[in-house]
Amino acid sequence: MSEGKFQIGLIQMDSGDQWEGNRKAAARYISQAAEAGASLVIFPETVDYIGTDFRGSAAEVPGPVTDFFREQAVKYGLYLHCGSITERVPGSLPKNTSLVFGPDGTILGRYSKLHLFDVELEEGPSYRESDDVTGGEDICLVKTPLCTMGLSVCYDMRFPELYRLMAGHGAQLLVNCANFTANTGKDHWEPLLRARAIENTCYVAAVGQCGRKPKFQAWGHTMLVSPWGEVIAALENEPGVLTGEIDLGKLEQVRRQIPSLKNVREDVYRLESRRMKVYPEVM
Ligand SMILES: NC(=O)CCC(=O)C(=O)O
Repeated sequence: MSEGKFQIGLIQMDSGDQWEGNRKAAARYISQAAEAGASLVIFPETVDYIGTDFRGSAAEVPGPVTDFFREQAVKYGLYLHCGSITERVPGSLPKNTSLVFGPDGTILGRYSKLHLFDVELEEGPSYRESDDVTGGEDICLVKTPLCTMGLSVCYDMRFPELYRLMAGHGAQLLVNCANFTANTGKDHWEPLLRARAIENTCYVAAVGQCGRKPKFQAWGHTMLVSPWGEVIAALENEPGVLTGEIDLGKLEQVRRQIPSLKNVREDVYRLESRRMKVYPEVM
């Protein structure tokens, strides 16, 4: 890895309702990503289970599922974002939670999806994620020696203020782990990702589920977007590994040309985060 540059591995999954099958696929793809030189690997939303009983399948976090990802991070000596897992919360609905592990297996950051997917499409099904899951409470930035990551999950992508706040607090790589629907994804996925990259002068790594899910067809199209808004690499709708380079020198070059993060008119308007966790947390 040369200064400010590293390889990222984005793992598109077709997760089903059996953890054992999902675990085996994940292990295979991590090994491929490591083989391709990835220093950071990212999985999609609800990587461990997609079925009809999210509440019943909710897992302890940390617990056996996250232990698997921790062990893989250590085995290959890389940074690993586990996508998201339906986290059991005693006495409440589960949360849709992401963990980031360091190469020594420590948990570097933790985020629970803020915006739940409660929508009704005129020409498609309606979704009520809030029947199964409760929303998180904090914005999450994770500082690593590779880069500073801003975490988000799927529908969060439609809330630009979240990303602007993360970029304003130092994010260089905006991560979105997703299980986007094909109905919306065909028109919205790429424009949203490119917009978040351009308006925040950040890399965007968006990692999707693909294939047929119980309620909808997933959109896939895992994508890495540059701070200029170019699609560096993308997958279609098959499971697999997408690799690409993150170059923080290029990010600085874009920010020198278009300093939109600095040109904000705070005398006229201001975005405020009520709850932001920056990891590592100061003890
Ligand atoms: N899992 C989700 O949050 C789906 C979001 C989605 O498909 C969208 O259109 O937004």
